[in-house]
Amino acid sequence: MSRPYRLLVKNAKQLVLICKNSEKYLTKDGMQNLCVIENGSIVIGSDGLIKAVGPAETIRAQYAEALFDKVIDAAGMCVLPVLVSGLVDAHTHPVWAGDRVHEFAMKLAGATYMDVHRAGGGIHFTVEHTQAAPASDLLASLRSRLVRMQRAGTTLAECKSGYGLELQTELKMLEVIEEARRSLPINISATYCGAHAVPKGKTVVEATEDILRVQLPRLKERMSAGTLRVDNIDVFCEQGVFDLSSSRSILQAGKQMGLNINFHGDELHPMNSAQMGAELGALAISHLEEVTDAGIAAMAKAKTAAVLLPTTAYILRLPQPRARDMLDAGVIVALGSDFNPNAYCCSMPIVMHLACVNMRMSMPEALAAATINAAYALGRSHTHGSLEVNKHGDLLLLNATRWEHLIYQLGGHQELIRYVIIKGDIVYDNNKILDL
Ligand SMILES: N=CN[C@@H](CCC(=O)O)C(=O)O
Ligand SMILES: [Zn+2]
Repeated sequence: MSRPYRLLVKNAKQLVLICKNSEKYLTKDGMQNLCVIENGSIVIGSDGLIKAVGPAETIRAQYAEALFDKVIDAAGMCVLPVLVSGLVDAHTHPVWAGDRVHEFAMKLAGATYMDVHRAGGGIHFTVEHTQAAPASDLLASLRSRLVRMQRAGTTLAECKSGYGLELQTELKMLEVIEEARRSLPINISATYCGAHAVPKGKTVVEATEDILRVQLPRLKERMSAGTLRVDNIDVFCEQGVFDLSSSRSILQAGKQMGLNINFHGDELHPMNSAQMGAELGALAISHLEEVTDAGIAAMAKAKTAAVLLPTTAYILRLPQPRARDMLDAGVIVALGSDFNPNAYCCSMPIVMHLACVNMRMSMPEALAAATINAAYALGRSHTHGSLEVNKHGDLLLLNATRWEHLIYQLGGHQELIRYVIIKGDIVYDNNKILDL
């Protein structure tokens, strides 16, 4: 006898699929018209993949004889709930020791991000603490941060290294990410970000040489041996950090190793990072507060996703990324929390809210940016980012009659999210806090 299906969720008031024609990403018009089924059901197989999704009546007729490990009947709940595709966080720095709450106070008092960085704080402060921390401590804090993201609806998160800046600590961080990937249900896309800052006492040229001659070759060995899985390569391309030419050589070397180019660009100064990334075939560029019109046009043409980070612009009081101009130009706009010791936010619902209010995105645009387009930025939109047959059964069940409440209720996700489901397993039940 065939194995039962893992999960049936039936009679949801709304089922927010995002898209339904295997789109790899959505741009302006597509983002405005998300695929939503009124009164829908979804079936997830024993392999964790979606087997069927559609109107409740159709699914009922097709699966009348089927067996399920678990059935959630939305009709039996006091508020008829909504099902939404799991959220994707396209940019996080979740592995570190030592918080920077003292720097938050300095910034509130007027110091800029680069003032703190040049004075030896910022990334350098976190590097010192992360280098000294045992891997077990880093793993414990990473686990609790990922669980926190998961409770806020994130089912796939990008996770960067970048607080080592030398081989041993960068490897330690990537190993911790690998262990989290193996032991937690949340999906992870791992990013090597050894060029996150120029280590104290080194020049940019020396730091670049170390990455090209020491760090990347060792990483390649570990990836070939199957002991580390790394998906993306990142650089902080910024005035006073990695300039355009060193960024280019590091990103190119990563690409030759099979990594997706996905880097920090045009954040504090216009660096022409967008043009350079588009030319290199970057899958994504993050920040872009200072992107130029030419950079926007180049990204649209190259299908390089713009990962916008509303928390950073908000906390650092930067100019808002030009989301509307990017959308109008046909850029694939995605969102990320940028969780890091500077921007301590694990919640994609809050990120979407900020994107709507501060960057003037509509709610459907923000949800598309936090699902299918964020998955595209990570090279995962064939398996994640929408509720379509054969994709992962990653979804949220909301105690709300319309999906827009997830964005509208600022900071309300804790009460709104009833279940987080990954590959058909309930990994978070708001009524029965599971110890993950
Ligand atoms: N801008 C560079 N990197 C991070 C900040 C990292 C940190 O300050 O620790 C960012 O994306 O915002
Ligand atoms: Zn970042």
